Amino acid sequence: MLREFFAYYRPHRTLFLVDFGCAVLSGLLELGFPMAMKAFVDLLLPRGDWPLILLAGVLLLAIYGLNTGLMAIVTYWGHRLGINIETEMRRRAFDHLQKLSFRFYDDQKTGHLVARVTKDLEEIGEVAHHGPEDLFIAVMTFVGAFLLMLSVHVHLALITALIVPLAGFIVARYGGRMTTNWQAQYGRVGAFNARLEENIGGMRVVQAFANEAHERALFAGDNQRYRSTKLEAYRIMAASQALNYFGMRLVQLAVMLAGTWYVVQGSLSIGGFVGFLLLVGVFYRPLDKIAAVIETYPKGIAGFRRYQELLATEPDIADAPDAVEAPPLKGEIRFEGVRFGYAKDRPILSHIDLAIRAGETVAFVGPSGAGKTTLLSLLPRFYEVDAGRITVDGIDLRELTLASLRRQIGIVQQDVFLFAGTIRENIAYGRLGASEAEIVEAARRARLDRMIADLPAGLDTVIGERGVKLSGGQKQRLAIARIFLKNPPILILDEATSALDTETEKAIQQSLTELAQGRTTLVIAHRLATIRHADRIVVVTPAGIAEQGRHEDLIRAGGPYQALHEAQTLTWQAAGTAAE
Ligand SMILES: Nc1ncnc2c1ncn2[C@@H]1O[C@H](COP(=O)(O)OP(=O)(O)OP(=O)(O)O)[C@@H](O)[C@H]1O
Repeated sequence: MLREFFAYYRPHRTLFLVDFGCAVLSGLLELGFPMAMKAFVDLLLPRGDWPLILLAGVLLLAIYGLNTGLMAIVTYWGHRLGINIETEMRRRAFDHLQKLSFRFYDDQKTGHLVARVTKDLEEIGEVAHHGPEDLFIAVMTFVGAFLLMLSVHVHLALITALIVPLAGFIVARYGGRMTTNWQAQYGRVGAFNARLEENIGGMRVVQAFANEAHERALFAGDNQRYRSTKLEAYRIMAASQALNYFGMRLVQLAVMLAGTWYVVQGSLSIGGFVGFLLLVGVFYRPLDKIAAVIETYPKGIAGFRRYQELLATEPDIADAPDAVEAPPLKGEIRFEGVRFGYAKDRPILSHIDLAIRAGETVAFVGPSGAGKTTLLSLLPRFYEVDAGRITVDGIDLRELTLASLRRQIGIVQQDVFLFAGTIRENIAYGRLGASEAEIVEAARRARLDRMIADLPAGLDTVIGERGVKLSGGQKQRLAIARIFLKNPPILILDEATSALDTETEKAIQQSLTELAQGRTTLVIAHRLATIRHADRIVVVTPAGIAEQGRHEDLIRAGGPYQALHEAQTLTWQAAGTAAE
């Protein structure tokens, strides 16, 4: 893990060297001060030579000045190094999320993923900055101060060193427990992020069902679990800090008494004793950092582990190494012996054979849950077939790059997702960089122009999160405008007009018919009336494709389509009677 962590330093080598060099130099100066004090008390003080004392003062001032500069450089450049590494990790995590397939997202909660990119990486910059530097300086200060202490008084130095095994014990006992605790804490944050996300996103449902108390109880549970995990962390911190503090003071006391004894005995000068006490301070400084070792580092390490877990999730759908850019497609599609299931042992679709001509409009009908949406989601490779293959213009989908394939397929989903921005931005999402005229034209073709004209801000109207400020029909029209702009040779319309009133539906149907001209169009429809004029109707049932043909032929055949048609006509008639 360490090697992988240090790989992130590579692009910032200069920054690291500047920061590290300054930190080491500053550490060395810190080591020098006690010795200067010893010389001051032992040599200058008895002589009372004021010009020399003042000169020493000026020299010390210069060194303090230098050290101040070094510390400022370490604080800024070191943190810069840290934040650079943190930013890079966050970028990679986000990039990786873009590559993961629907199957991955099906099993994830948004809040957990958000935490991985935000909270989990929060401490990594601090660790990246302080980690190696602190470790090196701690060792350097420890060894340096100890050698200097030995040079002043061997026995006293050995008494001071008693603290080392205690510090080792604290790190060994509490460091690992803290890392585990931090991993748990990050998990807890993810859990309540996920809860919060769902609650806020589903607030309309929560309030409509008056289930606020239930939601409060669920959130309180997550909140409490987070609290308990944090309390466990504080218990570890309290124990380790108390032990560390008491151990240090105990040894300090021993040094005070023994030092006084040696001074009285005459084996240690007063200046030597003063210098030694200051050296003990320097020697202890890395031990003071034990608090950081116990708190910050495990935090960073836990976050880094979770980050690595995310990066280690292989995208199950990716470009083949020899994948090529799709040429401009005509849109001839073939499903050949296709089998697919979300769970490997439970196929949703099997033995699917279907040939669709370029430019054909094919409607997919069938009972709910039969797999219509699933079948069409295999075409943009949102999911990968388990057996068989799908071709466009005779090319296996897996031979094409995902992006070039998906650029040539337009999808209007049942559940339209819009971004919290303006109408213009949402339409332009269909083809980034489209001109104003193209956006206006797309809006016109989706019959959005009149609505836009009525809005004070026009195309720049902000539509709220997920387009909450728009009606269902307007959202659908916006989604359609986006596809007009994208202008792909293949269209997938999943119940595209279900949210519209009859008038608007007619208008949109016209737009869609216009859009379908010269394109291969695959429509999933529940209302059979909307697909009556499709070139072909394919009836999907759990057993596979039951039949296919034109509306009249299928009615005449008296098969499942005819039954479906009859059932729906009866339902409509019943609804009509009820309305009257
Ligand atoms: N992401 C998913 N993960 C696991 N199972 C899924 C997923 N999406 C759909 N299913 C299951 O696959 C089956 C087919 O669903 P699909 O949405 O393709 O049917 P459909 O014919 O389009 O239904 P409807 O007409 O109701 O939209 C259903 O049993 C459904 O529960």
